[in-house]
Amino acid sequence: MQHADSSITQYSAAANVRQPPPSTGPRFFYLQLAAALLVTFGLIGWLLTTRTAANPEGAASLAIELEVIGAVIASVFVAAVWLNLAITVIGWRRRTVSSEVRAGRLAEATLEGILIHNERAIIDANRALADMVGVDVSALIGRPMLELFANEQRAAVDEMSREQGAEFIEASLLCGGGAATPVELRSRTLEFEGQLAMITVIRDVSERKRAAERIRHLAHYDSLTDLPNRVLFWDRLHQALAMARRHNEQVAILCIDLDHFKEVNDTLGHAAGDRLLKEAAQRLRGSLRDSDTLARLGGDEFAVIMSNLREGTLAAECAKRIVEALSVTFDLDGNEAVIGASVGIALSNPAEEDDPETLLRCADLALYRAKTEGRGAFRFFAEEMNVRLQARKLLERQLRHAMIEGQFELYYQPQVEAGSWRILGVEALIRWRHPERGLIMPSEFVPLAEETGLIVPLGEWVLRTACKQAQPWGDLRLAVNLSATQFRQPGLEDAVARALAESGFDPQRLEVEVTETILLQDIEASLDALRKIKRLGVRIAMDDFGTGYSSLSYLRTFPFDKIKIDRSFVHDLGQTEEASAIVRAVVQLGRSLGIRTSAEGVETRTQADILLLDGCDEVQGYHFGLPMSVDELETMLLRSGTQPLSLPPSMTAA
Ligand SMILES: Nc1nc2c(ncn2[C@@H]2O[C@@H]3COP(=O)(O)O[C@H]4[C@@H](O)[C@H](n5cnc6c(=O)[nH]c(N)nc65)O[C@@H]4COP(=O)(O)O[C@H]3[C@H]2O)c(=O)[nH]1
Repeated sequence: MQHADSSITQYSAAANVRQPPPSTGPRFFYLQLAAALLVTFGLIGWLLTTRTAANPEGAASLAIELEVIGAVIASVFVAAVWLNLAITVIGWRRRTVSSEVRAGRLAEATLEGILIHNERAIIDANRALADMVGVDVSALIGRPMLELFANEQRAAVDEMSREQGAEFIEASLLCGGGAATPVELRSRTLEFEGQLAMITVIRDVSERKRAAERIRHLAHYDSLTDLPNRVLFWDRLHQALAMARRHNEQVAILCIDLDHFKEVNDTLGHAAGDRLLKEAAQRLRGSLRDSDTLARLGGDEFAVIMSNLREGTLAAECAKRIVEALSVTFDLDGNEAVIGASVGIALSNPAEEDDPETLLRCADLALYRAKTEGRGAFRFFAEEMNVRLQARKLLERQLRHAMIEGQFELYYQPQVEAGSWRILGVEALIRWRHPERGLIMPSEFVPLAEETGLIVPLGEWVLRTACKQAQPWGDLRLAVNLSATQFRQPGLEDAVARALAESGFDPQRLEVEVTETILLQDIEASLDALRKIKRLGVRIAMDDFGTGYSSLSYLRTFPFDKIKIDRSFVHDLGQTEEASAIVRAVVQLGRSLGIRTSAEGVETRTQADILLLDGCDEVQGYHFGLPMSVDELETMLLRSGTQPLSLPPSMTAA
């Protein structure tokens, strides 16, 4: 870009340097010096002439010579004073000139725009300002300076530039093509070419603003999906609820949780997990109205705020779209992942003062319900969920207390060999002897213990206690359940080894029962733990076989010692041909893989006979013995040992 030369280089105002008076220029001093010398020599000449006239014989007396010498010395002195003065002034002048040049150069070199104006008309500007505006300096001269700023800011700029000592103000500098640059400016008065003017310094703050905006964005948006984060979500929720109250409308919060996300993360890695989250965020966005807020609250947890709702059915329709969108297979760089989503919905009540925390908690409870009722679905919040939540919290407190108080007991159920009907072993089953509620079954507290992680210390207690109690029972085998949560903790194999060492229990007598859920999570870590436990000499049984989706495929991943056929198949034996076919198939599969099979939940003689006929190796169920206390079991063992049990008539569970 061409720039007309700025006269800013010609004045020293910007550097606050005073102009020297015109009568002190170097030429003037040289003239004065010459005049002084001329006067001196003239004076000497005149003296010599007059003295010669007064003494016509030409005899120079001593007095005359002294006068002449005095005059010469005086002249040299005057000349020296003049010379010194001249050198000082010239030096000062030189410095002054270089200050001007420097000030001019500084004005040109600075990145800040500089504007000199008088009566709001631009007198001069530097190149930086011209660059900012996108014109030549010459095009700025004479223009009203307020024209450079956005319309609505002109009054403020004007006021600032009139007020001596005003602070920096922010404004938008209008640039070519209608663009505006955010700037900061401040003015001062100065003397410019003999008159009073204003100098305004204009600083481009767009980079600073962009940095501030980036920081603000990072504080409010999730960096992976670029969706609003929890902070912004709360802000929007507060606003939405306030608006809804004013307009007598409803707000819906939808809490969304991706089903099986953890498995994808664990099996395909975190990069695949991240891609899935991004894709899920896009699908979610596509299922919503433009006015809805979609936020990522953390991990695989998303939430939606739907405002201006006149009816809750809109939220249900939206939740349905979300569930459908997320159930479509994800393609993660060639790996297919099927996840799905569960949604919990809570609606605000415009007649009441809903607080955001409660509303979100309600949506969370509804989500929890959706997940526990099978996932891939949505549920609206209902008050009874709150009641259940309170009950769960109470149970959790009591559970922790029970551990400290030692309120747990082990019951043992016989495991019987098919055909000989001898007791081969026992399965340890935990019970909670509650001081007020009596004996509580594991289905009431084991899932909660798993969720809260309490199952880890509880599971260790079971292992230690069972090994100790079963130690004196001859060569009876002992089966102990291990939960998937225990496999998530490192050092499970150490806990098993410790329990064996402490009690002196023969590892060959111990069998741990695991369900396929342990292989749904970090499969490698779980297999590693299983291998280490097996290396101790302990046997591994796959429990509840047939209830999962991939029981069969997991049989290939690890050399299980036993398959326990789930009681749901045993229950229908003799009633449906299908149940018999399944049991037969599993038994044959076990045979071909060299794995023993055991049937759970045998309640009738007929079931036992069919299982024997089908080749099942072991049976377990109420028909052969209910879970019993240590005393009951020891009494039974004392009475009849592991002799063939007299098969009691069919009985039902208590
Ligand atoms: N309907 C019917 N049921 C029968 C019959 N025979 C046995 N059962 C019940 O079936 C369950 C067998 O245990 P499981 O499948 O490992 O299922 C266990 C196991 O998954 C879990 N559990 C029990 N004790 C422990 C433990 O110490 N640690 C862990 N992690 N889980 C345990 O709790 C579940 C339930 O235990 P229990 O209530 O003791 O229920 C036991 C047992 O009482 C029958 O003929 N008919």
